[in-house]
Amino acid sequence: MEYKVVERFVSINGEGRLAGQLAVFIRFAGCNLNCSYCDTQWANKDHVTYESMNAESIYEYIKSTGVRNVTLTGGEPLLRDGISDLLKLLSEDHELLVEIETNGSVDLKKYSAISGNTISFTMDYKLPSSNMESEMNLDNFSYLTKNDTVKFVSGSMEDLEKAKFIIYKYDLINKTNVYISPVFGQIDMKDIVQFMMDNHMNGVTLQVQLHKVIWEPEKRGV
Ligand SMILES: C[S@@+](CC[C@H](N)C(=O)[O-])C[C@H]1O[C@@H](n2cnc3c(N)ncnc32)[C@H](O)[C@@H]1O
Ligand SMILES: Nc1nc2[nH]cc(C(=O)O)c2c(=O)[nH]1
Ligand code: SF4
Ligand SMILES: [Mg+2]
Repeated sequence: MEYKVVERFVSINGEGRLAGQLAVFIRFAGCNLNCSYCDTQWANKDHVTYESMNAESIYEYIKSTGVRNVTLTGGEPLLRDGISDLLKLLSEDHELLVEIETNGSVDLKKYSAISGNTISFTMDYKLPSSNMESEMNLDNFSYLTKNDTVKFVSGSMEDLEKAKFIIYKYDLINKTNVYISPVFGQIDMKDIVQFMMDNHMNGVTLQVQLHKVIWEPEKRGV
């Protein structure tokens, strides 16, 4: 199986539980959604320039960096079934900690079977301002554990209210890790903190995309 890789680089992870730690990123082409705020729309275009790589060459690249945290992202990394081959290969290397950034629309059942301790999902729940909420696969919540994360990228008060509703309806704080992240530059983070305080949102983590604070927000390859 050949994978379409649009970017591969080492940086600090700007998002999720391993934020601030070095990570090696593999970004795959293409997505089935079209979020209003997507910061990687370029990677989803039909004619994007990509490198064709197989599972072994991706693994070799990862090992050559000497970095142990791996983030598979995109685009939507789980769009094609063949990604299982890569996930199996990576899961066999117990030195690696593999995170998959996925958009919440793809059925995680078949992938959760592969994922041992070394592979974790960071799954978005797409909120109203993304315009993609109707695509969410709610069954996915039953496959997530404390090794995984649900992320609510919020751009409005309506988004925050919906995030709160979903978090408590599905008891997410007791099942998995829960993150709220601002749509970059679109909402005052003070309002998110106030919302968290007003609603006693214990166990929820607010996170800003660190790489956009460190570098120019539009910069690629970081
Ligand atoms: C580009 S997506 C790729 C993975 C997958 N398609 C997804 O949406 O989870 C990676 C992460 O970046 C987040 N993201 C995209 N654009 C953003 C923005 N403008 N501000 C904050 N987060 C953003 C997404 O919500 C997702 O959590
Ligand atoms: N530094 C950095 N950290 C990230 N964490 C998740 C990313 C993504 O685009 O999925 C990302 C990214 O693009 N850059
Ligand atoms: S699902 Fe992810 S890659 Fe696809 S449009 Fe939304 S943010 Fe962008
Ligand atoms: Mg990103």
